[in-house]
Amino acid sequence: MQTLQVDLGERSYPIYIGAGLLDRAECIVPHLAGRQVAVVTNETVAPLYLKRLSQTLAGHELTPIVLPDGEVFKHWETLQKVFDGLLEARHDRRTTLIALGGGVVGDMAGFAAACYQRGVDFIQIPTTLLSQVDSSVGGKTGINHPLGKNMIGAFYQPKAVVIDTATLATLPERELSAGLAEVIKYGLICDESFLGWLETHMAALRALDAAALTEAIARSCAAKARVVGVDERESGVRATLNLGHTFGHAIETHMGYGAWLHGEAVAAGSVMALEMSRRLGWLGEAERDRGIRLLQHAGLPVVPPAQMSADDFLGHMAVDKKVLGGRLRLVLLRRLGEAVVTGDFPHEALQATLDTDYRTLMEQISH
Ligand SMILES: NC(=O)c1ccc[n+]([C@@H]2O[C@H](COP(=O)([O-])OP(=O)(O)OC[C@H]3O[C@@H](n4cnc5c(N)ncnc54)[C@H](O)[C@@H]3O)[C@@H](O)[C@H]2O)c1
Ligand SMILES: O=C(O)C(=O)C[C@@H](O)[C@H](O)[C@H](O)COP(=O)(O)O
Ligand SMILES: [Zn+2]
Repeated sequence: MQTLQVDLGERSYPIYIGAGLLDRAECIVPHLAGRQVAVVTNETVAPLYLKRLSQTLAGHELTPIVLPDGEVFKHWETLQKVFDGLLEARHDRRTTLIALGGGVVGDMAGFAAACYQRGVDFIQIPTTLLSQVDSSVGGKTGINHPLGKNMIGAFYQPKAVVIDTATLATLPERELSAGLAEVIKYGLICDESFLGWLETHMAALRALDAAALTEAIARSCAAKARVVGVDERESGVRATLNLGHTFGHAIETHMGYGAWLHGEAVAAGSVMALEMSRRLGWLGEAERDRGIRLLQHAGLPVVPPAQMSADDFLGHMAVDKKVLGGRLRLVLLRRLGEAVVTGDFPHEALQATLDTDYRTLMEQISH
């Protein structure tokens, strides 16, 4: 088992990474506030892993709260089911919520923990690659609004993140690829050497090679912990973790939550950010294409949805959380491995990025 740390003063917490941690009481029990525990999970993950977690927590008063599965359920009514479950089982302020599942469960359980009786403890046990490398760390919690992704939420840190890498054995291939989009993101924004490592280990990662997955998860969590440790509430550098997300969130919202997986939308959005960075003269064609090829090798979509016009994108992007005083800010790449957050670009560069024929671009790249 490896242990990393998110350093946030009195809100610091460990990230445990290893195979079989669901069975390791010593990673979970010391972080419980009391005897009451509510496990928030969903109808897909519960049959796979809830029994094992319950055995690990034997002796505790445990309430399972099983939510419907899917991004389309990341909203108020599902959150209400969490509060119903907590109140019906008389959970008090010393209860601990455990999020057992992917990023949807983690974001909602974390937000519920931030709100229930004005705040109770919570622990993240992420079971998708995406949630193990990104969403379980850093304390962004919340739900979607029909007009915008993650628009209602809170910064609320967990007490611990327990990553059982063995849970990835049951993850569908499409979901594994979605997680790789966020892994590649760290290479693009802050670690060019990680990009090189990913290029040589992509096949191993997709074949679920345990050593490769553990290294990718640990490097990703370390990168995220570093950024969150210096900018918990996204007043600066944390926004670089949003590479590809302004375009990607527009895709998710426009297409209907769940039609494109979050990681898939981030992949296509990252291609758009790579292209815009090239248009601004910050990346050369070869660097742009290197990023695109890596996303392709991860099994991700690299062409935005054909039915979305430039105006569709602009409409959704206008409500992005990085908009300040009506000015859109984007995460772009100065070079591979170095991101900037900037609103200082000519509108024509954005317009041309949105007007680009990505299908034709991919044909050119593959020849
Ligand atoms: N808070 C953050 O910092 C942050 C960061 C990135 C993404 N997110 C959010 O995370 C969400 C995406 O998370 P996700 O990609 O984990 O999607 P998800 O939570 O929808 O999980 C993907 C699918 O895999 C299933 N699943 C989970 N674990 C499994 C396992 N071990 N075996 C088999 N099936 C399993 C789920 O039931 C679901 O059907 C989005 O809502 C996104 O906005 C949040
Ligand atoms: O932790 C962060 O900060 C991120 O931006 C990580 C993203 O991968 C994640 O999708 C996050 O939920 C996006 O946040 P938002 O504030 O743009 O909704
Ligand atoms: Zn994301």
